Amino acid sequence: MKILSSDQMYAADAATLKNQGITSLELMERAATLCFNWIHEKLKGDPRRILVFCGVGNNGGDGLAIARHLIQHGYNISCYVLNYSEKRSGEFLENYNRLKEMGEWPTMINSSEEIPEIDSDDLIVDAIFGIGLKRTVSGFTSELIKKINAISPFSLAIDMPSGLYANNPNCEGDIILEATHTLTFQGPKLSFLLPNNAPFISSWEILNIALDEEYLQSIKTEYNVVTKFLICSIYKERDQFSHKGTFGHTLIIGGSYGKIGAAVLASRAALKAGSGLVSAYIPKCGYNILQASIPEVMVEVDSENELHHFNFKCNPTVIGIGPGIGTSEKTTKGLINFLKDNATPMVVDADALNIIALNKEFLNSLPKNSVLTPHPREFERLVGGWKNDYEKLEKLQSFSKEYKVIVVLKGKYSVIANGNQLYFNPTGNTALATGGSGDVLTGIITGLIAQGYDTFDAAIFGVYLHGLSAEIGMENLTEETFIASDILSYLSNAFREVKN
Ligand SMILES: NC(=O)C1=CN([C@@H]2O[C@H](COP(=O)(O)OP(=O)(O)OC[C@H]3O[C@@H](n4cnc5c(N)ncnc54)[C@H](OP(=O)(O)O)[C@@H]3O)[C@@H](O)[C@H]2O)[C@@H](O)CC1
Ligand SMILES: [K+]
Repeated sequence: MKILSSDQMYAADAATLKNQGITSLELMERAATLCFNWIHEKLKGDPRRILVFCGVGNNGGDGLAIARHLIQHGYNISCYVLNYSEKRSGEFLENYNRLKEMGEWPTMINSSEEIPEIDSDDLIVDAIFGIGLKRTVSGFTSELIKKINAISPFSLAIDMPSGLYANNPNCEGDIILEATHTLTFQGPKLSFLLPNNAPFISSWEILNIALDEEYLQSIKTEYNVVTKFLICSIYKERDQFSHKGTFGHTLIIGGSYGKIGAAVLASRAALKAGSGLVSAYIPKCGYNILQASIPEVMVEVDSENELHHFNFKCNPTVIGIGPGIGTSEKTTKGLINFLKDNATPMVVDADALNIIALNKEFLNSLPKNSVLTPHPREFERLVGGWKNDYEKLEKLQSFSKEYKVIVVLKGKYSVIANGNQLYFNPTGNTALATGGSGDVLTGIITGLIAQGYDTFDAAIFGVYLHGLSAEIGMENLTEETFIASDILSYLSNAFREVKN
């Protein structure tokens, strides 16, 4: 699913009016009705107080239309207009008049003194600003938002939490509604997916206002959200005449004394993701552990108790490298020598990334289309810092482009970038914030590449499956008790969900 900027949303709205032969007011009514239905389905006539706060643009117009539906269904509502500007949009005025005709005059707020009492049991509908926000919110409007944040009632933001920009960085200290939930039209805005905005957008869902599909298809954007539809198009049915040789040979290079488990997890993950064969190249001290833990994996050992020689004999399709290798001097030297000669595509994780970050000249030695899977701290070591999340995304794209690699930047919404397109993954939960979860991801992506998935597809698919396994795991476990090997216990369920 494409992530549209506010300008692209306006253009899609305009194309929809033209192609569907409807008015802007009708489109607003469509949007507002969906919001009302959502509220009505949850509240089922609940007599609690609902305070609808409206701006004077089209977001405010939505708010007035929602208020009208709520009144018509007997809800206990008070509707307010934040009179921050003389200007009013046409659709705002139309909806204002409709309320007036019903004898329900919204209350104007012209100063901080006119802000009403708010109770923590109230339901707040925030229709102050949507995608039309252009500057920092100030004056009594910011006072109202501060008050709502302080009292913390359930606040339902319409399209956007007021004060948040759709696709531009906010300034430090900007007053933004900390919305409990956001109903957003057509698709998520870029700002929803960025970690710095987490306090304002803890949960959101899309209301499909049926914008013109053909026009949406034609829009070009580099930002996307991974959908099940995309994943189903990536998934490859297995040919029934295939054999283990058809599904490639993964080599996992990992482990050090005390961290052989990382190599175990990554190797098992590559197998469970469907790699035909899996070998592990590990330090000598890990031999018995690995052999005993996973009989299906072939093991080659370095003659030392830390990885140094990288002189494995097998001929893998793809290498997953880094889990648990440590950053000792010997391993650093060995890895760098290995990088100079290696032409096999790789998935590079953990300490392999940290070693490369200290020896950046070897970034150019990575085989084209290798996958790097840093968490934000590891990525920072590779590219230096960033001013804000938007600059981080730019750095992600330019880094991917410069070194011709795919980067999976891990987080709540892991981002998969290839320098051209960038995908946010929606699956997963905090159960994945556990030791070894990254090793499993490395193994899954490597195993998918081994069996013939395109590398960018494998990175997207791997991240999706990894997150989905954790979600499915919550049917039996909790986010606390779930551990990295549980990801593999639920991987079959995740595959099954994609296949169905
Ligand atoms: N058919 C459609 O188009 C549909 C649209 N839809 C809805 O429309 C929303 C977009 O509406 P919108 O474009 O009117 O923008 P909106 O967010 O209401 O704000 C604009 C007003 O705010 C003002 N303003 C801005 N910043 C300010 C500040 N800091 N402090 C003070 N004022 C500030 C700005 O004034 P100006 O900058 O021009 O002076 C203007 O008056 C969208 O999010 C969705 O909810 C849906 O119904 C689906 C159909
Ligand atoms: K809003």
